[in-house]
Amino acid sequence: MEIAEKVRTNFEFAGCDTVELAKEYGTPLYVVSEEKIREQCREITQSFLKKHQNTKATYASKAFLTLAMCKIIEEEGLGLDVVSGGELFTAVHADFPMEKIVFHGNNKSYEEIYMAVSHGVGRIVVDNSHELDMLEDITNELKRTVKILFRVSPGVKGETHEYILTGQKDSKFGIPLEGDGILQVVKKATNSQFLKLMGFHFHLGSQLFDKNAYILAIKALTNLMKELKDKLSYETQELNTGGGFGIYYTNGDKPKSIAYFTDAIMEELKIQCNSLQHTVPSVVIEPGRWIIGNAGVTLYTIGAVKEIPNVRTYVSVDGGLPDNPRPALYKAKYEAVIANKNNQPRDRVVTIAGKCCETGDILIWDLETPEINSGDILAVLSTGAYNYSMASNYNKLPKPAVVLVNKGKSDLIVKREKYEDLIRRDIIPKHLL
Ligand SMILES: Cc1ncc(COP(=O)(O)O)c(C=O)c1O
Ligand SMILES: N[C@@H](CCCC[NH3+])C(=O)O
Repeated sequence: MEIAEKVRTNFEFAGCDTVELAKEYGTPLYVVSEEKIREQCREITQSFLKKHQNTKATYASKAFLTLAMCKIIEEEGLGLDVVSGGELFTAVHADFPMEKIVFHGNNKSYEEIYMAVSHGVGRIVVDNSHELDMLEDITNELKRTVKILFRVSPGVKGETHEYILTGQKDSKFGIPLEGDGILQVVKKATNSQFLKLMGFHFHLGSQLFDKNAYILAIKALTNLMKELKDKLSYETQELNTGGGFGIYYTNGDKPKSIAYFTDAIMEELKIQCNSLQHTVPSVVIEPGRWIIGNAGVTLYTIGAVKEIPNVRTYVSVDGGLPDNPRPALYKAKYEAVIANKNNQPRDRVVTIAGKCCETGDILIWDLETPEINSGDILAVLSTGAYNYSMASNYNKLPKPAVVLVNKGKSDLIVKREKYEDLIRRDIIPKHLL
């Protein structure tokens, strides 16, 4: 009877009782649903890869990367987009197939490029001519051929928070379409002995809901392709259209299927290529958030509850800004439930505060809840993307553990940090001993 009652009232995620998870692994705790990740990957396979010929999908690992995640992505047959030596190192340690890695970044170091070339990654997306020069030196030294794309900034402004917008003209990412910068680098790459220029890449931004920005970018890119064909007899073979597909966080977010974006991309590409008499290149997409965002929840234990009469009630949790900087950075909004009171009527509005010495450390400004007591468990929803991967140790808070859940079972995939981990790399110089 007691167990039946618990099952009814506690918040379940991937068949697991989240209150039990909090007890077993402690809080704060990142919880990730394996089935949800696989479901998203399979939608990409069914509605994009199998529907349209000559297509590939890579998971943008910056959204959430662990060794276990690499294994799931590999099993689902997707590639991996990495953006740093650290992300590549993780993929290498997970034995991820290197030919399925796409290496990005707007300021890759010599060491990172060297590492990528030595490991034989499938593509390097070159962001600027400085990088192109380094890549030429490295491939000449190692005598290894590397397939590259150039990242361009298509001059298209999607609708999202300005900090996660990337495809506009005024952006640090990519080579501008204006001027002859592109012509110069294409000439250089096509004359290079070890570089094989496959085509171009753009990424418009993140948490986008409208296909129109992608359509505009395809128009800009196909015009570039035509220009390069006419002026340099260079034929683009591959177009990487980035990620950015939006997900549900709160009321008002209207997420779309992957096909909503990819059908539009493919259709526009075919129309433009036909009219410009250019062969249709292969197409790569690289979603991050769309795959992992809704697959994660974060569990916290509620501590202090402070009511300021006629102002608001602050409910503080044992994590906050260090495990989820998104509300502070982008004013990101989240939904949440009191996991141990999931079925109780929500008759009040509270503010969920983190435990950092930072006024801006507020996870949710207005959350409808039942009566709250210290010791209750808060589950913040849709925290799979850019939470664990953006976590810090601010205020020397140890990073939470990550648990993978599936059909009622749970596995620890990242251990909780200990206090010892926080000072592991500190050194006291002799004169201070
Ligand atoms: C080059 C590139 N590709 C893919 C992504 C993935 O973006 P999202 O997680 O919004 O799909 C990003 C991040 O915005 C990116 O910078
Ligand atoms: N970190 C951002 C997404 C940026 C993706 C990288 N270009 C977010 O949390 O929404």
